[in-house]
Amino acid sequence: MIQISSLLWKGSLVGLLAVILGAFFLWPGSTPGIKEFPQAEYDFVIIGAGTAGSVVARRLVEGTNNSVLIIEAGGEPSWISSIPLLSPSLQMTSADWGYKTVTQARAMWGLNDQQAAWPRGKVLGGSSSIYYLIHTWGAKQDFNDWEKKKGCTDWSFQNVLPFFQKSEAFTSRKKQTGHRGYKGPLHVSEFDASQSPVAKGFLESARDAGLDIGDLNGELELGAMPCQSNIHQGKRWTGFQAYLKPVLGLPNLDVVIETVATRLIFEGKRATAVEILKIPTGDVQHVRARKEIILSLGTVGSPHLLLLSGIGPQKDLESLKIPVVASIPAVGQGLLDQLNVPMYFHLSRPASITTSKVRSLGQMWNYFVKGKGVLAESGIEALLRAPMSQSSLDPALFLMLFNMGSVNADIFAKIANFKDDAFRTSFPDSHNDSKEGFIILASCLHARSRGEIYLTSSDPSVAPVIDPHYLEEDYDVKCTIQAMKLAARLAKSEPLRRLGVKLHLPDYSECSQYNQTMRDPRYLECWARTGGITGYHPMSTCRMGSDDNPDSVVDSKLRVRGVKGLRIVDGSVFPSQTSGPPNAAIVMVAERAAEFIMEDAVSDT
Ligand SMILES: Cc1cc2nc3c(=O)[nH]c(=O)nc-3n(C[C@H](O)[C@H](O)[C@H](O)COP(=O)(O)OP(=O)(O)OC[C@H]3O[C@@H](n4cnc5c(N)ncnc54)[C@H](O)[C@@H]3O)c2cc1C
Repeated sequence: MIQISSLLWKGSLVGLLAVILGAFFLWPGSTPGIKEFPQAEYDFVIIGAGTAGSVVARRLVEGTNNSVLIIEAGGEPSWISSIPLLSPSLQMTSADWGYKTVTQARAMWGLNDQQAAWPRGKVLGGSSSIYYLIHTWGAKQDFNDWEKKKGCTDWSFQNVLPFFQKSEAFTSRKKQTGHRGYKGPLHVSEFDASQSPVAKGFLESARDAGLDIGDLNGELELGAMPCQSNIHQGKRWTGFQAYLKPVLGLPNLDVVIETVATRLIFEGKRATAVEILKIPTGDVQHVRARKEIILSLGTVGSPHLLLLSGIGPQKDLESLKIPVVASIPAVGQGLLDQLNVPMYFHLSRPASITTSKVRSLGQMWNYFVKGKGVLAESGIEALLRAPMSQSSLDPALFLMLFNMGSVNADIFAKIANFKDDAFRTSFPDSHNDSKEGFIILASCLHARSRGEIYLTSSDPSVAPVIDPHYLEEDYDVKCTIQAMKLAARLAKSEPLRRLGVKLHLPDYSECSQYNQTMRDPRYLECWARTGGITGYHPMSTCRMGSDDNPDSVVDSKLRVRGVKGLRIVDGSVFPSQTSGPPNAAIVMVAERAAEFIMEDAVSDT
């Protein structure tokens, strides 16, 4: 909260007014349907009320006789979390697990101890309650690869399309083309690029570079578009808001919060119950599932609980004296994350969001009274997906335009774990609240470096080790540099140049031996290794795959191999990365999974 006040209303009367108005307009009130303690038994027990868990819970309870319990470690979202522009201030609060990676040898050189801060939502809505709201399906080719290359039966784009459509309510600024969903629970709005000279310039520069401008969700594989976000009437629209909140209070759904699942209990090979710990009281209880247990704890939480419960690499489990239920070497392995390189651009024209504009009375009024203005947007205004070379059709490079230069050092340095000097040279105008500028986040969509998550203790309160192995594969370095060069090229083209755009080349002490120029590949590599931070999109630690694939943890219906009554539904099951931030695709996976669960429940009776 201290950080938020320093961002917005440091000692100003405007701040006081905003808080009063905010509390009045946004305070959600007490939430019905949240129980102190669960019953002893349900048909289905879902662990994790994040993006995926919220979807599955809604689909399993609405219009059915199923009794369902959903267990969440975190609490209720704060009112401040509904303000889109304030997303970064939610990290390192009680709504964040606050993980850190282990020291990275080949990356994160600009971060303290070369360790990346790794936020994950610990709150109803999970990571969708703290995320940056970007809504991207991924490319069609991603899902066709899931089916053809990864052996995931019936996961081609044609198979998944109806579930994307079912999930979303897209409000387009242009004529609706029909390939999107318009009646689902998840609101998607499109940024109005005509209101932002920088976004307009970015899109025009992309067009000048030969890219199409259109809809990257289901229409274009490559190209650029104004950002689409899960924002509705100026507020964050999370998995919780969209899916779980509307069914709270139904008699067949119980929700418990501030409760962690510490172990799964098996009878033979069947998962029958969950051991839970109520955090505030320390009470331990077992809850039985008559039909199925669904793990939706996310990319860190799901492998963590499997390992604690005896499902994972046999040797590792034995070394921690955890009784082995099923030996599955791939649990926790194959971790993928996108690495973002923030590139700062000076602007000589007043065309960006600045901290002083955000704090102005006009913006406060605009937001708290009308639900509009810069606070009602995430700041990410446009996205671009491009191939590695002109002869390729594969999405490889990804750029996100964050139209804010004067990022608050108190927040941004801390949430990424930046060293002071590296932060100062990455974001040179962070001390100046009214300085115009913007950031392009450059990344490689399909990084090949694979990381891992593993245990050092059988004690559930000890966080697992997270080692993403960033930039260990040469391809990732080459691809990231290509993305950085593309961003620099766009900034030089006329539509952005006329706004007085100038790329800032950071002066990292780690890179002092190289020529500080976009033409020196060694400098660019060093920049990526020093200034790069997590893309916040970890996945694939419990991958889906064909029965003969030793790298898979779940089958094509997301059932955990080697046991019964247990399914995983969250970002950990992605067999490979999707071409963009993954939240919308996780919602799609969960919509599909809910159908699998219902079908299997019927065929079991
Ligand atoms: C800062 C940030 C920005 C991001 N920006 C974007 C973006 O703009 N667009 C996008 O598409 N994606 C974005 N992402 C990624 C996206 O939010 C996640 O990929 C997605 O929400 C993951 O969904 P999930 O269901 O797999 O897991 P989560 O949503 O993380 O849900 C897991 C839930 O399980 C709970 N849990 C974990 N362990 C236990 C336990 N033992 N007992 C009980 N409960 C437990 C957690 O508290 C959490 O609520 C961002 C992520 C972060 C952190």
